[in-house]
Amino acid sequence: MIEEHIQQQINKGEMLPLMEDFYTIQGEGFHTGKAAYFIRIGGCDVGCHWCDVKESWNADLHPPTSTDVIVENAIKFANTVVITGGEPLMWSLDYITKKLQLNNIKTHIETSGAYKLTGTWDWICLSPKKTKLPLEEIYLKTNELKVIVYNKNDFKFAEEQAKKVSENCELFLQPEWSNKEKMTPLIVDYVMKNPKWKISLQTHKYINIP
Ligand SMILES: C[S@@+](CC[C@H](N)C(=O)[O-])C[C@H]1O[C@@H](n2cnc3c(N)ncnc32)[C@H](O)[C@@H]1O
Ligand SMILES: Nc1nc2[nH]cc(C(=O)O)c2c(=O)[nH]1
Ligand code: SF4
Ligand SMILES: [Mg+2]
Repeated sequence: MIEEHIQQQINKGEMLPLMEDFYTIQGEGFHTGKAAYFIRIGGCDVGCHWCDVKESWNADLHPPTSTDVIVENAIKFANTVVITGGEPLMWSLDYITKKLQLNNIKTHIETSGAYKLTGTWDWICLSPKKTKLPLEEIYLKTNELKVIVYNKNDFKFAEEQAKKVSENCELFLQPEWSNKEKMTPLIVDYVMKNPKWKISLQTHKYINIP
């Protein structure tokens, strides 16, 4: 059982169950190639069977950590911070994003959108999941829609999701890593026929960086 005073700080976003934080290069999507500090917060119940960070799912395994300390570390490295998880929107992100922006850091999020949107964001990457769809409120605030393609049905899902975002939202199809040999050629073909989409590769995995 988490002590009452710690739970209160978690509720305010002054503590977060940190899994890991690291300085690397954004490997995916619109900002691919940009140096960024990643903050990975534990906890997710969306249940993607191909998730590449299943170790993040159980929040109890990731110790509540002072948000001030997380921010102090982050600002030493980069002018862009990516908050990811786990599902980061399971936690209150107003406090951490405000603090980062006061330090002139750009705030980016990677999210499934399945929980209420908190935080003030310079960039929202929405990666919707069929098992727990995004809440309606996030679609029009999304800067980048990144749909994971595991099988052919995901192209149809991608088009349905694209109808919900704004006109200037960037659209990406990203092959699921374990099935990429099969799906990447189909994505290439799809993007050439439907050029409003771009392909996103998990480039960090090809160059063996975190
Ligand atoms: C691990 S998730 C964490 C953030 C949030 N829970 C989400 O799903 O957007 C970060 C990104 O990795 C993607 N992802 C996870 N596992 C993947 C895999 N096996 N292949 C390709 N992309 C994957 C997710 O769809 C998401 O865009
Ligand atoms: N380099 C790198 N880029 C990423 N973009 C999104 C990631 C994530 O797991 O959210 C990720 C990640 O884990 N590493
Ligand atoms: S929503 Fe994100 S963290 Fe959660 S299971 Fe799916 S890919 Fe993994
Ligand atoms: Mg990742």
